[in-house]
Amino acid sequence: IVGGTDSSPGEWPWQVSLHMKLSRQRHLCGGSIISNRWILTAAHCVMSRKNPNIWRVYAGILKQSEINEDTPFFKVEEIIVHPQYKYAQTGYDIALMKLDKPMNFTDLQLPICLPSKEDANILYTDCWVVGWGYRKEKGRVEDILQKATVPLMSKEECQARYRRRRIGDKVICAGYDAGGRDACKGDSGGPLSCRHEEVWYLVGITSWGEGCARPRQPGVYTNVAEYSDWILEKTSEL
Ligand SMILES: O=C1CSc2cc(C(=O)N[C@@H](Cc3ccccc3)C(=O)NCCc3cc(Cl)ccc3-n3cnnn3)ccc2N1
Repeated sequence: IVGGTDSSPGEWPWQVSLHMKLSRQRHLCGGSIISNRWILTAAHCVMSRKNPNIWRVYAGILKQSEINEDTPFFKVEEIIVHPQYKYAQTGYDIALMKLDKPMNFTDLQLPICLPSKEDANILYTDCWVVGWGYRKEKGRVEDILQKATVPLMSKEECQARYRRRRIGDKVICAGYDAGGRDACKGDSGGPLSCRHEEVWYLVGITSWGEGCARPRQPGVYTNVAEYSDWILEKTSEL
C-alpha cells in the first residue's frame, strides 16, 4: 500500500495473507474471508499455481513477523479460478479457495459481507484498500498490515485514464487524480472494503494498475457485485 498507515489488531478481520510454500515460503497475495470455508482472492494470484498443497492461508494476523513455523494456518482443499480469466488487465480476475476445514470465527478472523447484484450501483464513500504490499514501486513486502482510503471513480473517468484498456462494468476503479495512495505489489487479491450504513462490504478485489499511486493512474479492482451469482454457485455446489 502506498500512502497508507498501520492497521490495528482486528481492524480488518476478513483480511488473510496467502503464502506460497515451495522450498521457502513467502506472502504472495491478500485474500478475504467470505464464509467459514471460503476465501476470495484474485485469479492472477493462483493462475499457474493451482496445486492446493503449496498454499498456506494465515488468518487473524496483523504482522508478517507473527508468522513462523509454529503459526497455525489453513490448508487449501480446492482452488476455483473464473473460467473466463486470462490476464488481470482483461478482467474476470477472481478466484475462490476452499479451506480444508471450517474456520472458527474470532474477533480477529471474521467474514466480510458480499455486495448483492442490486448493490452494484450504491455510491460508496468510505472505501479502504488494505495489504502487506510495497509502499513504493521498488519496495518490499511490509510487516504491519497497511490501510489507505481511496475514493471510487466513475467508469467513464477510469476509461479516460486507461485509453488502451477496456474498462467495463465488471471492474471498479479507485484512486486520486493526484496519485499518492494506492495498492502496490503484494496487495493484489486483497479486499477493497467499503463501509455502508455501519456494515462492511467486499466491493473490490485488488487487481491491477499502471505503476503504484501514480497521478491519473487509478487502481483497478474486480467488481465483486458483478460476480455474486458465480460466487454463490461455486460456494454452494454440493
Ligand atoms: O516476498 C515477496 C517479494 S516479491 C512479491 C511480488 C508480488 C507481486 O508482484 N504481486 C503482484 C501480483 C502478482 C501476484 C502473484 C504473482 C505475480 C504477480 C501485485 O500485487 N500487483 C499489484 C497490482 C496493482 C493493483 C492495483 Cl489496484 C494498483 C497498482 C498495482 N500495481 C502496479 N504495479 N505494482 N502494483 C507479490 C508478493 C511478493 N512477495
